[in-house]
Amino acid sequence: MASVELRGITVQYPSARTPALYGLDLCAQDGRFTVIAGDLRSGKSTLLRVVAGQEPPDAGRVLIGGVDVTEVPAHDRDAVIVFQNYALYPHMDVQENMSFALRVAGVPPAERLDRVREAARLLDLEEQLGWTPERLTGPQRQQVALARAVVRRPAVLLMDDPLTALPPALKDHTAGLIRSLARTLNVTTLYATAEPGPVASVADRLLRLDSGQLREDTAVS
Ligand SMILES: Nc1ncnc2c1ncn2[C@@H]1O[C@H](COP(=O)(O)OP(=O)(O)OP(=O)(O)O)[C@@H](O)[C@H]1O
Repeated sequence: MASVELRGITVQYPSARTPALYGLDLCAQDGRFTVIAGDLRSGKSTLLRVVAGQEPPDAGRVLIGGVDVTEVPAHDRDAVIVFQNYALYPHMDVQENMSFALRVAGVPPAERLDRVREAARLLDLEEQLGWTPERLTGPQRQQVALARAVVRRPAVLLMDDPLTALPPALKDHTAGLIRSLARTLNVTTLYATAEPGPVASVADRLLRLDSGQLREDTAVS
C-alpha cells in the first residue's frame, strides 16, 4: 500500500483568474481514510486528478509510496478515481462490468472471478452479478462503480463525491459501506466532498480545502 504526498502543488487553468490549487501540501497516510471537504469549485476534483496523473501541476511534486511520480503517466500510477458521474457499460452485466478492466489488463480468468466475487461480497452485490445495469437502483450502480475500481486493487483510491446523487436516506448506509470496504482492503483513500456530513464520523482525518490550500478541519471531527 502507499502514502500520498503533495508538495507545493499549484494548478493554474489558463482560462481562470486565480489558481485552482496554490502551493498545496498534503500527506495522507498509508491505509488511512482522508476526507477532503470543500465548497463547490474549490478545487477538490483538480486535487484528485493531480494525484491520479490526469492533471499535470504547474508547480510542485506528487509522491505515492514515497516515490516521486510527478512525471509518471496516469496509466502507470497505482491510483484509481471513482467519479460522481459514473457510467456503467449498459450491455454488460454487473460481473462483466466489474471484470472488464481486469480482462483488458490480462488478468487470468480464475483470478478475475476471485476478485469480482470478493468485491461483490464486500459491496453487497452478490445477488446482482448477473443483472444488467438497467435493473439496478441508483445506490447499487454506485456500488458497482466502486467495485469496478477496487477489483483493480489499487494502492490509492480517489473518490470524487460518490454519494452526491444518492437520496439522503441512503447516504449514511453507503458511507459506512465505503468505509468498511476501504478498511478491509487497507487502501489509502482520499475522499473529496462538498458535504462531509455522512463520512465525517468514519474518517481517519478531515481536511478542508480553502483558497487552493488544505487545512485540518476543526469544525467537524
Ligand atoms: N479543465 C478546466 N479548465 C478550466 N478551469 C477549470 C477546469 N477544471 C476546473 N476548472 C476550474 O477550477 C476550479 C476548481 O474546479 P474543481 O472542479 O477542481 O473544483 P471542485 O471543488 O471539484 O468542484 P465541484 O465540487 O463543483 O465538482 C473551478 O473554478 C473550475 O471552474
